[in-house]
Amino acid sequence: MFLKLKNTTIGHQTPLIKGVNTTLELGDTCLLVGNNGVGKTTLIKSILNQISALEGELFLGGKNLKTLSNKEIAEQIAVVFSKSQIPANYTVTDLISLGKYIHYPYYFELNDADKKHVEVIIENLNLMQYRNFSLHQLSDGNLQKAFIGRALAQNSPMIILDEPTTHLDEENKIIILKLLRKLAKNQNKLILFSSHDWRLSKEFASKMWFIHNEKLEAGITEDILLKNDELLNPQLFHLDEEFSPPYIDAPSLEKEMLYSFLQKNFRKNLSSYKFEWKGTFWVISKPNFQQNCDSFADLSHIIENLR
Ligand SMILES: Nc1ncnc2c1ncn2[C@@H]1O[C@H](COP(=O)(O)OP(=O)(O)OP(=O)(O)O)[C@@H](O)[C@H]1O
Repeated sequence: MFLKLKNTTIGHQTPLIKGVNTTLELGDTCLLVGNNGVGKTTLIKSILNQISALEGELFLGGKNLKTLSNKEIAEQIAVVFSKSQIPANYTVTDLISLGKYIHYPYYFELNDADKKHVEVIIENLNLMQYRNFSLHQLSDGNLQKAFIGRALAQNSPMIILDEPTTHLDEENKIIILKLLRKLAKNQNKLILFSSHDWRLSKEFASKMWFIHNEKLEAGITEDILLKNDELLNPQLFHLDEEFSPPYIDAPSLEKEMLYSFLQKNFRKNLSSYKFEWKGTFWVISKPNFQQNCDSFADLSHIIENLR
């Protein structure tokens, strides 16, 4: 295994994630999820040895993290933080070339092989037409790609990305997620990335780390999803105190849609009613009352008149 956490407790002064025992291999794409403040960034910083684990150990490439220098860790892991500073007056090529400098002193001139590798990365990321653009002239999606390009230039076996899809539209999110998956599959890199867009991201990640209740649950994405209702099922948000929902008997998608439709449009107490989805139509009932309807427009008329 490439990355191993052994009885590791992560946190600042007090623990955030306790007793983690898990591993990741080269070629894995692992999605890190959890609510705000559960410790995703703290975990990433601990894997980079920027923060010491409160208990237990971390191993990278078989070596205890504590025995590795910053340079040795940088050779193993490249990192893309979402709030990366944009270096003043840098072009796309400059930024990506920066990834090469973890191997050399800053005054060093890149050799031909390095320059060629930077060019290949620019081509693979489809950034050819932007290679001489200043970073400030780029769209958010292309800027994110350029930062990923810098990490690729580092040529490390593992890449960690903290929220790589924030601020991106759906199309660019998919481009970035496809790229991460491709890097794992074609170049055998280990990709660990955090995301709040986990509904989309899960389509690209073979493994999942889910942090909740101060624990890290690790496994194959689908196993973690099936074990945790809160990840799989649409959420029913109770946003209006004057709305009391009916009993709803329907698959989760229809249930979520009906719940949000009723709450948005009717400030009513519907708790004595039952709404049942029959595949193509709803049955609304309560003792001595039953009505069928096959569209939300239809439902609207009926509910207006319910008491
Ligand atoms: N340097 C620090 N010293 C002490 N506490 C910190 C420090 N940095 C972060 N924290 C706290 O640690 C907790 C976890 O923060 P962290 O940024 O790791 O969460 P996260 O899961 O990445 O959250 P988000 O999804 O909002 O990015 C938070 O309560 C935060 O305030």
